Amino acid sequence: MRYISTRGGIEPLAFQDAVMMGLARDGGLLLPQTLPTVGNQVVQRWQQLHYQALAREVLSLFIDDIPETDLEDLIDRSYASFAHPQVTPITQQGDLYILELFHGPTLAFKDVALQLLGNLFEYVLARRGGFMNILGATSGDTGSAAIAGVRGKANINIFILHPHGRTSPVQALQMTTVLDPNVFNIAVRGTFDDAQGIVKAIFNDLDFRDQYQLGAINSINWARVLAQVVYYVFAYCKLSRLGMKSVDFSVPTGNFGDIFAGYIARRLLPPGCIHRLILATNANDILTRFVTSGDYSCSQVQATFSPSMDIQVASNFERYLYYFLNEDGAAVRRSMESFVASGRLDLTADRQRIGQDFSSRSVSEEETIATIRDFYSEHHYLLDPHTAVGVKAGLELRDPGRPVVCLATAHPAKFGEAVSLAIGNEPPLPPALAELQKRESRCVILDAQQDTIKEYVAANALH
Ligand SMILES: Cc1ncc(COP(=O)(O)O)c(C=O)c1O
Ligand SMILES: N[C@@H](CCOP(=O)(O)O)C(=O)O
Repeated sequence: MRYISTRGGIEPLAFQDAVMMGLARDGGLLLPQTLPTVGNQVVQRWQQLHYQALAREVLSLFIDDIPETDLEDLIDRSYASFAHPQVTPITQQGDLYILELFHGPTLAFKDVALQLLGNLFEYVLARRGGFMNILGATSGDTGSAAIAGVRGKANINIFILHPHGRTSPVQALQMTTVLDPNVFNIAVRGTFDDAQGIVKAIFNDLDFRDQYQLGAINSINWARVLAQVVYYVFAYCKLSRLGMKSVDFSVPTGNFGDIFAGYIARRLLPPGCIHRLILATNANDILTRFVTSGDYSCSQVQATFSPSMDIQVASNFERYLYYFLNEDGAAVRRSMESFVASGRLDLTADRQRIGQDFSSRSVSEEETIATIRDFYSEHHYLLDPHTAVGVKAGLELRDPGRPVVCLATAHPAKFGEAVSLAIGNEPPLPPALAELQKRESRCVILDAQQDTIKEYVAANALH
């Protein structure tokens, strides 16, 4: 399997090179040259597998430059840190299925990919030699999961930008209380979009990128998306084993990474297995406007109870656009350049095609809190506010008779304030979070300026 850029400007790459490159050097995003598909017989075999074994099968369809036994070892070590034996278990609550993705070390779905990515970086560096400086942006969860994936690893430094004061207090502490010498937290005076824009701009400075051997942990890195494909397939296999042959997934969405993994899973499995992807947004509804009207236009970002989804410019949208524009790299480049210039893409004429892949709903702040409250009183099951956005959209947009799997993307204890508003008290903190407030923390606060961030990275980078 080789990897190409959405903008058509690079020679095809092997998987390990794609992982190390992160953002394609022509400014696009990396994708497999062809998308693998499997038939019903394979699905029947996969229905019998536990998570790690299924991960091996799915990943091997996309990776051919890591020997099988090494891949197996990487996967086993990555998921040994999960608290649940099934890694991503499904529970049934009423007539919804909840896919719990928060049993990893930092209690959010990001651990599923970032435990693996940290081990992949270490694996490649051990074989090729050298060092890397990871540069990433987070609205809250990617940062702590990435730090947990690489803290203390040799020849890797990690620089994580988060929007100052805009994550939940627990999310900030999960990052800033990690004092390993290879970890650098930067709170930027700005929004997540500012931080993500700076990270991408720095990656596009190829001299700086090469000098410091920058590595990406955001979902611009294909390995992030790939690892997330596995849990869609896992969930589908579990439900289809119980006789459910066609299911929908409802996905709380910000950067379009998680739902794009669902899109790849949908194309991997036989037609109809994943019927539709329900794209759930909070008040930052650019993606809902895109799905419902074809209008992809930026507006001002708003702070919400689901802060990790307070995003306007969704990184992985470009990957979907690549398929939407019939894999025409030049057309993607033109569209993205026009989007950067005008803040808008007009796909209103193609609205119906978009509707074949996704349905979408934006969920208000009041609805988010009411969903946490109602779900708790009906099922005694506590949703975090991001999951609540997905559950509300799933309940509203489901088809009669078709099962809906809602992705539970974070543990509710990470967002105590929203939960407390909904049910009157904060959830008990799991052991991983209980001690955080007492710990020493370390973080610099910097302006959201590319040069300021570059200077800080250069002063602290491995070289
Ligand atoms: C808890 C939580 N839910 C949902 C999302 C949205 O996921 P994505 O950005 O992949 O769309 C995020 C952030 O990415 C998150 O941290
Ligand atoms: N919600 C994310 C934003 C970054 O998204 P990513 O999936 O591209 O890393 C976060 O928690 O940081």
